[in-house]
Amino acid sequence: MSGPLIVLVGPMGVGKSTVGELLAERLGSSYRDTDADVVAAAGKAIPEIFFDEGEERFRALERQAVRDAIAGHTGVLALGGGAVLDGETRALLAGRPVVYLSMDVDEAVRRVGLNTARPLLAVNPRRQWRELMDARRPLYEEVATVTVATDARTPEEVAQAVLDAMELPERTVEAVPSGRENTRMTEQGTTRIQIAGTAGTDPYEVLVGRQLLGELPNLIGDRAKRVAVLHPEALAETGEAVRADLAAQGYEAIAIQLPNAEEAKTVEVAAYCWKALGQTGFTRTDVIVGVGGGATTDVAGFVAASWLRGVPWIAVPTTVLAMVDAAVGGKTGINTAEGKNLVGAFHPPTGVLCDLAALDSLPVHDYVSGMAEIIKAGFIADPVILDLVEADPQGARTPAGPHTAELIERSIRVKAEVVGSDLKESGLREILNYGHTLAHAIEKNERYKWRHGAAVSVGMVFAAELGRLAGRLDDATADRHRAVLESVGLPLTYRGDQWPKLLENMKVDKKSRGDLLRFIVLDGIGKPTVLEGPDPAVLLAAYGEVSA
Ligand SMILES: NC(=O)c1ccc[n+]([C@@H]2O[C@H](COP(=O)([O-])OP(=O)(O)OC[C@H]3O[C@@H](n4cnc5c(N)ncnc54)[C@H](O)[C@@H]3O)[C@@H](O)[C@H]2O)c1
Ligand SMILES: O=C(O)C(=O)C[C@@H](O)[C@H](O)[C@H](O)COP(=O)(O)O
Repeated sequence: MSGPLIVLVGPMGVGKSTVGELLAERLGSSYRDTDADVVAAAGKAIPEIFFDEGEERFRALERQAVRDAIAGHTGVLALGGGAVLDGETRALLAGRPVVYLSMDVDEAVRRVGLNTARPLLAVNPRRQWRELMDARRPLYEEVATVTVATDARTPEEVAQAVLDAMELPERTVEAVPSGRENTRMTEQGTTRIQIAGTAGTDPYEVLVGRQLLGELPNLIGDRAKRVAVLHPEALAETGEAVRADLAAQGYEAIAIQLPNAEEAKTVEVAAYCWKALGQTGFTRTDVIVGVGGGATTDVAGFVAASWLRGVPWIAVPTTVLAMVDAAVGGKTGINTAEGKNLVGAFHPPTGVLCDLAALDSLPVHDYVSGMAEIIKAGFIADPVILDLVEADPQGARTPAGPHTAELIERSIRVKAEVVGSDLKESGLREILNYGHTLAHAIEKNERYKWRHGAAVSVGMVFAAELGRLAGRLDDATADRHRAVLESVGLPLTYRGDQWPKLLENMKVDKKSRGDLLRFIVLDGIGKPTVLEGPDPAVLLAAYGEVSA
């Protein structure tokens, strides 16, 4: 019987996609995910399908996706966590090599966090996890030919256990040839993270690996005649190399050099770019490539969003911060005299290439700045990130650290889940702003000479204190903020005499509504929530805790 080599079932967060991709790699086959098929068929993210059309409709789409994949896919197939709830879907799995990846409730809470981005776990997650597991375990066992426990195992160990249980031989896979002489790319070791299309935008992928620039022409495509490579002064050589490479591929390629860091995020710099595009005759099928840190990708995306009311763009982030945050999710923008990121647009890229080799030249303070956003992802959604940083804080300060790729990938996955269901920040996306209300006020106060991550670090300690004083966050978690941020060398305090100015600056924060200040605080790790209009005395007291 032809069909998938292996079908993976199990609860959300058990690691079906990570393990599935590893298995596909080891078996020399391809990986497919019915959730991605459903998203592609419906043209919207799964939480949106649930919200707009209900679970029944979602299950029908999923059933069809499983039917199609079983008929046409010969590699590794992963099903959504709830697929087995549907009797017809279970029947489709009869006689197939189905592996149930299991985990216990504590492991589920630890891995998924109490993550509000998961559509089924929005309220009282621990209890819901238990109920959900109890209800689904017999169904997983009904369809499975083998069960592989994932608790306390790495994805590699789980993949090996699956291969052993299924008695499937591993095959060595050659790197996929790029077909282009001056580019090299390797599929092995590259992680592809899907960002769902939402609000009428297309889905796209974030690739994390090495030697990824060979992917650029594929992403740019044949319709583009011209390409503009925007890069900061610090990456003049890289920018020129990318431009020359694209010119050698037949594109009319120009490089536009931007100032380093925050100095690039001005209307004057944007106008300079518009002028260059105009003089090059840039049309709607042409493509912008932003190569650099978050400041560069913010400007590149904004220029792409505003030129001809929107042209495609690709992000090639070269800092940790840009890889895990700025380049993903389509928030683009510039600063004005009144504040940070006050002008911009939601304009997702068509692809993001995170080449880890770029991090080798990053100064340590810029590397550490990016750790603030990684730690943010840990507090709002993925506690494993915090465990990894705490296990080796020195390693977390350098690209050579043992967990670099995992920390980056985990953080991107957090962002992917959020922006894949709420691109335009109508609700859930606000959680990514944890620590940013005060951070942006500090950055403006410092005329953008403070690094973004440093300001976010102080902002998160402030938000933790605010949560604690508002009676929402326990002492241990609030204290953990200080410990983990300090352990990697991030600051915890800011000038005590600046509160009136900071308060003024915070009024134009994008989460404010009228005169109401709104902050993201935590009810616990992985439990972000909104605190509206806190008492000014509580705000001041929280600031007292971060005042130097
Ligand atoms: N759009 C979003 O969702 C989002 C998210 C987070 C942060 N941001 C924005 O990102 C910006 C911060 O980004 P950042 O921390 O990447 O800083 P950055 O872009 O200012 O880069 C820091 C410095 O490193 C240089 N640089 C970049 N890559 C390098 C490399 N590989 N080697 C050597 N030098 C390199 C830059 O030229 C710059 O001088 C802020 O403006 C922040 O507001 C945006
Ligand atoms: O992607 C988001 O949404 C974020 O809030 C991510 C933040 O880390 C980032 O700094 C973002 O640029 C802040 O956005 P803003 O809307 O507060 O300017």
